[in-house]
Amino acid sequence: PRPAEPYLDGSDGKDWPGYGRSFGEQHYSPLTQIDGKTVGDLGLAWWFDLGPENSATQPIAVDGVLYFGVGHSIVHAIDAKTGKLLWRHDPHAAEAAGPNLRLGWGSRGIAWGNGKIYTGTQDGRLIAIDARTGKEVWSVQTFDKNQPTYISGAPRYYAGKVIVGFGGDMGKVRGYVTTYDADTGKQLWRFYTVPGNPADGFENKAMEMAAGTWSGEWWKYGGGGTVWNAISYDPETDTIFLGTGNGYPWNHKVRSGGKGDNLFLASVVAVSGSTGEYKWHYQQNPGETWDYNAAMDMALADLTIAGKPRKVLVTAPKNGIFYVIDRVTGKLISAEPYTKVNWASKIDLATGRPVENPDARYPDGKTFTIWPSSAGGHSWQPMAYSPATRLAYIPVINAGMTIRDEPDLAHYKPPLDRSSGGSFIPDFDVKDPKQATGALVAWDPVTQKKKWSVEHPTLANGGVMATAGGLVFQGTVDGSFKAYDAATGKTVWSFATGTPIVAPPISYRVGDTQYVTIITGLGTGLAMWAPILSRYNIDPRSQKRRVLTFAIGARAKLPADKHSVQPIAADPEFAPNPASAAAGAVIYMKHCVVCHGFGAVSGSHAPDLRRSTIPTSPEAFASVLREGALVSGGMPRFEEFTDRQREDVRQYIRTEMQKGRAGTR
Ligand SMILES: O=C(O)c1cc(C(=O)O)c2c(n1)C(=O)C(=O)c1cc(C(=O)O)[nH]c1-2
Repeated sequence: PRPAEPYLDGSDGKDWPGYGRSFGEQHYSPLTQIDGKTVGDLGLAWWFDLGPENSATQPIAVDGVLYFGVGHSIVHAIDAKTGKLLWRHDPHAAEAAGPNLRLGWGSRGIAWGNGKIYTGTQDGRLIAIDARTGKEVWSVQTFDKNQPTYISGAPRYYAGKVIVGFGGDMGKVRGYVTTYDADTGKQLWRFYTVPGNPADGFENKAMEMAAGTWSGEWWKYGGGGTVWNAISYDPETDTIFLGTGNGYPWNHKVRSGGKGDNLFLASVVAVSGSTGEYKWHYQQNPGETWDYNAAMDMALADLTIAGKPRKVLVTAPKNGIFYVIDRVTGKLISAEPYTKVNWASKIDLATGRPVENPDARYPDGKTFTIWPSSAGGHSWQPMAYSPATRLAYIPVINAGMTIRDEPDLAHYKPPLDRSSGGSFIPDFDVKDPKQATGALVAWDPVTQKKKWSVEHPTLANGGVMATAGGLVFQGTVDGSFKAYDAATGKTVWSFATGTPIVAPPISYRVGDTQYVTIITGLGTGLAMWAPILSRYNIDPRSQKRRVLTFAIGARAKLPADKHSVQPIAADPEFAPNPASAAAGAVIYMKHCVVCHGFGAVSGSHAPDLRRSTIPTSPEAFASVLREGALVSGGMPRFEEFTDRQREDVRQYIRTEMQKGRAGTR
């Protein structure tokens, strides 16, 4: 028989063995040692220094050991009591990813099950590692490496199986999830989220049904619908819930001739955990066209609504609406905006469909200033749901964006970059933090109303954890890790990390002690917002990325860090060449901006190129772009650039450097 699974919601909270802790993905700890009375005495127990790699990731904890994957899935095991490194497993995923290294930033989380750690990789492997020794047990390739995809999300373990999706809404991709036997890695089932070419036959009845909602030759473009982040599981009914991605190409007119709902894009899809057979779906954005994916975490909760006990699934996806769905039938119970929404006036509860603003679909090719932006009213940073307060705690992004979705397919080629599928302009001054804000919003799923909220100085903040101690924990980009009273939102504890936070915290017990752990450091898609974040210590090289662990009565002190941001590099040989810089700017906006930032002002993920000497030397620049000198650190090769193109990009960066030195930017 299998050992007891600490995943089950009924467990005592000793472990945090999966991304959302329990199968229901509540990001909730049942532990109570740290509560409103004791939290004032919460202090740092130990810290562990990380390198410069992506640290926007959540740890897990089982039997006194903390596990996490940073960078491109470099998994660490650490003694949770002492902070001592036990083992480290590097799958060399950046090197293995080839051109797919251009697409993503690394892992956001891992899974534990029956003595093994499971991690996905940039190159599409799902790897099982012995949790005790750090040795690889099995490894499977989950997608064709010629496909422009990558794994960033946490795999989920359930019932002796492990399920994984992948990301990649920027290219010709058909989304699916695959389930494997957790012991052997043998594939058990695969569920596609969008239909393929009908001429090839359908995999199942659900795909045949879905194909009726598409038009034209969508399969030539892939369709999209990647499951890049959210998966929940209900053991009671053996149901897996998938949060599906947006369409590819973004533009519904290009993808499907402007016709049809395009199932199962932007949907919650319920399938059997044993067989992957379709059960039901609820689509949030029929005919999705704004990168509004439904991939934000889905918490399972038991609520009393209108006097009746209901088993629900709650989710706050990108589109700004908080959905309460009956998780047995898939029927929508209620849906209300949790942030500013202008693409729809409401969700019609009788049909479950949004009443759309017609201007939102780019009539006659017109641009539209849409709220929320394609970054979402809420992104991957998980919300928490507390069964004690019956509130959801959402890390909200308040920002809009002007989008003109390109009507021609040419715009979508080549797909192999993390460039946007549509062209967009932020609906705010990227230097004015007041125009794009973040908040921690406590939301009542029964009344569909805000209970309380805490405003944050910028849009980028951390994932959330709630605890049975009546607390809500969240980190912010200004480098504070705070606990709030779960009922009122009052700040009850704060710790200055000195380093921004986007990852969600966890809590667990070793012996008699309750611990809280958070990983600090920016990462992922936030680089684009660097200009508004630049007041905070975001320079990727001087950020002190760390694992921080707290306990009651602990008194460790972080070293006084010197945030010595490198000056903008000297470039004595620079000579202006506006034509070359303009050509380089076009290439930069297509291939570089998402990691290195608007105007070459970077934060969070990749180095600020203005502060690097590499662009000042043609040889050094070529060694990185053409030869791939920095691949292991996550910088992809751009071997297809001609010498001219490489020089143009270099000229653009050097022009931005010059502006920086002259203080005009
Ligand atoms: O549709 C997809 O496949 C996909 C994947 C990812 C990802 O895996 O990073 C993101 C998105 N979409 C996305 O829409 C998005 O806003 C986003 C933000 C981030 C991030 O790491 O900050 N990833 C992703």
